[in-house]
Amino acid sequence: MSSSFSTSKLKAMYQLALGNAKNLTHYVLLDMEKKGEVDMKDMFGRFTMDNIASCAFGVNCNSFTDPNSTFATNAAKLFSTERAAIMRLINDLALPECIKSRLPDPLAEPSQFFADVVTRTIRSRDNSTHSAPDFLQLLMDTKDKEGNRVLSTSSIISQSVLFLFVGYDTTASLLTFAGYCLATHPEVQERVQEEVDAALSRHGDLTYAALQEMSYLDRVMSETLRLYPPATRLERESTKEYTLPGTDVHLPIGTVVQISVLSIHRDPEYYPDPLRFDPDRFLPEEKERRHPCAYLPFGSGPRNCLAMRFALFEAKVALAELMRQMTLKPTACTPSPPMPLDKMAFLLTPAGRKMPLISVPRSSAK
Ligand code: HEM
Repeated sequence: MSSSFSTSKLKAMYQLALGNAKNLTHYVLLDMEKKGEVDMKDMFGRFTMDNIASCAFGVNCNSFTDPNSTFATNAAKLFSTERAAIMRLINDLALPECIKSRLPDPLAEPSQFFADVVTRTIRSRDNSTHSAPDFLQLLMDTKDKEGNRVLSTSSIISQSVLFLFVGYDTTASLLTFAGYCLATHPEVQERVQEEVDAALSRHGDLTYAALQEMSYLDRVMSETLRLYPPATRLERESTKEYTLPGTDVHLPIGTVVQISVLSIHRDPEYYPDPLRFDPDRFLPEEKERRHPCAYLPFGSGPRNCLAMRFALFEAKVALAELMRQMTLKPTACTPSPPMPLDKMAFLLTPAGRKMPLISVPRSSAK
């Protein structure tokens, strides 16, 4: 599966992501005109939903024009449910019908919706020569030596739903906090805009190659993920007896260990003055000085985030396109950094669950 996120696959998805980023910019400016401020959490949520819909399901979701589209409504039903139930849903989708039909399924409606979307798309693509640059196609094109499809339709459905579940809120959270950090650090935002403008002058447009040159924007995203990691903790289970070095803390087999990513990321031992937003902490020489496990937004080891490259890529497209067209500013009510957090949310969420900001069109927009 990790090959689904290779450079060539990301390049193929570039136009999908760029189209969704252009929509985002258009609707942010429109909302600003209407309301005098924009809830960027909502806007980034719509962008991420559209992008997952097009990249994972081959569906045009249009959540900017139609927030109540059937795709968005069914996705909302999934997200309003307990995490454990969702994980069960993903497993259930791969189970044979005779077992599945005996299980009570509170998520029958959304699960059937996504199963239908994927099944219909597979069928229509099977009956045509049309090939799309999305995950669904990649899953369909995974073949054995004899040229037979490796994944069954139910496996493809469960993979697509998994991508939606783990890829939507996380990327939207990164973008929301990045928007906040840019708005509250005008000197950083200006530097990003200069970098975007310079890349545009060299490449003529926001191409995949232009995006690759934006190293400062990379650092801004890394620093955002340090201060505001969407997944604030990781879990592991010990598979052998272990005593924590230098302590008498003994972990028997089967112990569930929780790792607080947020605490590590805000530990002054690794990041002096930890609440200060400073993208240059991620200059190559600074990164080299730190322990690799001092930075864990995408986890670590063999079970780390499968789609890290895709997540950073889509977030970068969205931010570069926004910075090309506008400047973000705090409203009178935007809290000073660091952003207060919602203590009840499963993934890192701003207190109040909104991120109202002001967007000012750039007179120099290229
Ligand atoms: C900024 C956005 C994202 C963040 C911060 C993030 C973070 C994470 C984290 C912390 C894990 C657990 C890693 C571990 O336990 O070591 C994970 C797993 C995973 N993520 Fe992401 N993720 C993001 C976006 C995405 C997207 C967009 C997708 C799919 C399109 C995705 C697919 C997955 C999958 C499939 C796993 C499970 C891997 C496994 O269990 O082997 N993630 N992610």
